[in-house]
This record gives sequence, structure tokens and C-alpha cells, in this order.
Amino acid sequence: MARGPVPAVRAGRLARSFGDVDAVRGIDIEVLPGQVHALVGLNGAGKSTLLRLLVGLLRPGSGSAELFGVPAWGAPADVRARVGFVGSGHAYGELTVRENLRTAARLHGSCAREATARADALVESLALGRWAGRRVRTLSDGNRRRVELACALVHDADLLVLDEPTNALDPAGVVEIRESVLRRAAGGAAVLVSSHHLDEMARVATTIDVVHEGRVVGRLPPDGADLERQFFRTVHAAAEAGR
Ligand SMILES: Nc1ncnc2c1ncn2[C@@H]1O[C@H](COP(=O)(O)OP(=O)(O)OP(=O)(O)O)[C@@H](O)[C@H]1O
Repeated sequence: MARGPVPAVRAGRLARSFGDVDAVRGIDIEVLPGQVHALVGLNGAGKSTLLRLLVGLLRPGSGSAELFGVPAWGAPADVRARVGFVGSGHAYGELTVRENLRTAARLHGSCAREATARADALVESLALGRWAGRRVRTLSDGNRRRVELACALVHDADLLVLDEPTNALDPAGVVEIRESVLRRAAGGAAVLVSSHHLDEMARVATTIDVVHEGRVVGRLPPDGADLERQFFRTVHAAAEAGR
């Protein structure tokens, strides 16, 4: 029997609680190479928890979370090296922008010369030139976000997992990230992204899932009109059904 490509990321009935808070309550998800899969939902819906489970930063309470076919929790270094993750606060504040980028590239296997070249290219494409020699802790929120994104993009990851990547970015930054995501996906990377920006997700995503109270409760058509109305209709229907 012919087998399809191995999903970059897959969850099966994945669940995780914190005390009496059921943050993720049985989610199935699969992202293949070349797909851009978006998660949208209200504050506290469970998006960040799901992403952290999927990249192996949190242990599942039950169900499965896999990266490239192996369990995400405790995944070997060579599997983790294929993932670029942006959560919150992943850059080193005491290092400069350029040092952060070089370090990220080195940690993902680049030699010194290649790491410098990759860092220079990202400084250019994310318009970080003015800040390249500054310590990251001295940057504005938006520029710190750019550095975190650049660190995730510096090593040609096969899977990008981006938690609200455009938060704090100016309109130019939003466009730069959109173009980077589309370029990486066209090159075969899988992308899983959470966001509150429905229109932005419609521009980049192949699939948009709505997360509500720890579950995937619906899917929005990426090319559909009036996404906001469809989003709220989906969330309200889920809330009614859960009463
Ligand atoms: N470490 C933790 N300890 C206790 N509760 C947590 C923890 N992390 C998340 N939660 C809870 O789990 C639920 C889901 O939170 P999560 O951060 O995953 O939501 P989110 O959809 O990413 O929200 P937002 O859009 O506001 O970032 C929330 O009720 C949150 O308070």
C-alpha cells in the first residue's frame, strides 16, 4: 500500500490539564510538508498549550503528540533540530541581535562561517540592521519579536511552529513574516501558527482551525468572506453545545 508523506507534526486525542484547568481536551491535528495550518481562538482557548505539547516542551496528559513520526516529548536532538519554534521570550537578552542569530544557527549545526552568513541574511531580510549590535534586552517589544522570529528562521527548519508571531510587529514586520512563511512553505516546510489576526491567517494558511476551550470546534475557509462573523458563529455554536 502506498504511504503518504510523514506528517511534520501530528496529535491524536491529545489532552493536558493544569490542576483543575483542562487546557487541551482531546485534539487531533496533522500538518504535512508544505502546509500552513493556522489555529485561531479566544484568549485562553488552549492554543499555546497545544503548540508547546506539539514541540515537546510539555508532557501530554493523555493522547499522542508526534514530531516527524516520533513522540514529541523526549524527541531526540536530531528531530528537535528540524523544528523552529517561536513562543514567548526565546532570545537571550544579554547577547546582541547578531550573537543571538549566530548562536541559534550554531545550535542547529551550522559551522561558524555559515552561521555568520545566515545571521547576516536574516538581519537583512527582517530589517534588523540598525539593531544588529545591540543587546536584545535593550530593544523594543517589536524588535525583540523580530529577533525571536529570526532565530526560528535561521536554520531552514522543516517545521515552523509560531505562537502569535506577528504580536507587537509593525505593518512592515507583518509583511516580512508573511513572506518568510510563504517562502518556507513553498520550499516544503510545514508551518503551524497561532494567531488572533483572522485576515492575516487567511492570507497565509491552507487550513484554519478554530480552537475553543481546549478543543478544535470548527474550520474556517481560508478564502472565505467575512471570517470574523464565521469565527464568532463557530465559537458561539461550540459554547451553546457545551452548556
Ligand atoms: N502553566 C500553566 N499553569 C496553569 N494554567 C495554565 C498554564 N498554562 C496555561 N494554563 C491555562 O490553560 C488554559 C489555556 O491557556 P493557553 O495559554 O494555552 O491559551 P491560548 O489560547 O494560547 O490563550 P491566548 O490567546 O490568551 O494566548 C488557560 O485557562 C490558562 O490559564
